[in-house]
Amino acid sequence: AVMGSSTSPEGRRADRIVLWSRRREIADAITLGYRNPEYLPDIDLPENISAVTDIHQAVTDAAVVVVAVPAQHVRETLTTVKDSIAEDAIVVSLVKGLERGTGERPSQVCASALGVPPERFAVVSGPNLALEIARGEPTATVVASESAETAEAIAAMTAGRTFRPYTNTDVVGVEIGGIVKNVIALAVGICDGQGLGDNSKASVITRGLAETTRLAIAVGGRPETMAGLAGLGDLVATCASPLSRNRSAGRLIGTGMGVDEAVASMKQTAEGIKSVSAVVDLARRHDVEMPISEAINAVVSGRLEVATLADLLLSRNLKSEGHRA
Ligand SMILES: NC(=O)C1=CN([C@@H]2O[C@H](COP(=O)(O)OP(=O)(O)OC[C@H]3O[C@@H](n4cnc5c(N)ncnc54)[C@H](O)[C@@H]3O)[C@@H](O)[C@H]2O)C=CC1
Ligand SMILES: O=C(CO)COP(=O)(O)O
Repeated sequence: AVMGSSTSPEGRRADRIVLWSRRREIADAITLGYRNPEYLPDIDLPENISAVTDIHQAVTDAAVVVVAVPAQHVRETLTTVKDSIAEDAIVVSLVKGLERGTGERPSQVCASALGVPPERFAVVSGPNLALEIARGEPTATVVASESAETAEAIAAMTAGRTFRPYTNTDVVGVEIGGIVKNVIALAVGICDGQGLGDNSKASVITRGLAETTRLAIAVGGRPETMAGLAGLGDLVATCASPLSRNRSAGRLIGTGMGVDEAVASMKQTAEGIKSVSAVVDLARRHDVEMPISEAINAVVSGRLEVATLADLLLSRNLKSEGHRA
């Protein structure tokens, strides 16, 4: 969804949240019954939430606009709505994918599609499986903005008994963590699908974090961000959780299902499948070695059999664990 949110008189919490839904029946169920029968059938939504099918109506007068559409559709979605967003609105991205063709991160797509300056942009990312949050299970997250003030405002607005945001100014690192962990979760899912055990999965997770960190540093992120919630935290949650679409898609592929069939069997987006080619393009442009992402890209594009994945990764030249190039 793209959602607009106006703030309360004291300016801290959202007093009204308006979701954009493309389907009328879902918008009505949310507004009239506080339920999303399609995605969160068992969750009572708060009564300050409503949904509309007109995206302009959702964002007009919103103090904060939250972008949560799949990465490949952010540009077209925001371009249509650009003129309805207030000049001083803060734009928040929850998107964990890289745009194919341009290689742009969601922050860059938001900047070019909306002309939003960095001080009015924030990204929220971390170990944040949507269903667990909706169930009120405790989690922490990262709110990153180049403006510490903007990050603090969004953190204050979203903090609650079960949701603990930490602020950060490393937008690049936070975005790269969220993007690449989906690719690594596909790899872990493939291991699972092939019946491999926890040593294999822990090795993929750890070396996955190493290649994520190399890419983050190369494009201007900070290594310590990768050890935090938006790096290691999200990677662990996604690779461990049966709720993860990326891990689930990997698992299907690992059991021999074709990639297209795996995608078709899921009603939600597995961003890793959509983004992996853009991730390896970006890495190559910056001379960053990302063997796991390269292998997953080869699987997704049909150039590599999943059964040969483990051999391929383990037969590479031996190197020191600290290797960064
Ligand atoms: N679901 C989760 O647990 C989390 C998801 N995210 C990220 O949030 C983003 C959205 O993810 P989800 O909501 O889970 O995915 P989703 O696949 O459910 O898509 C979100 C919404 O976008 C709509 N959509 C699909 N194609 C569209 C198009 N062409 N134009 C406009 N809208 C379109 C869908 O109808 C859906 O309502 C992704 O980048 C994901 O990585 C981040 C944190 C947690
Ligand atoms: O980003 C997520 C958890 O932080 C959701 O992961 P999936 O997209 O794999 O479901």
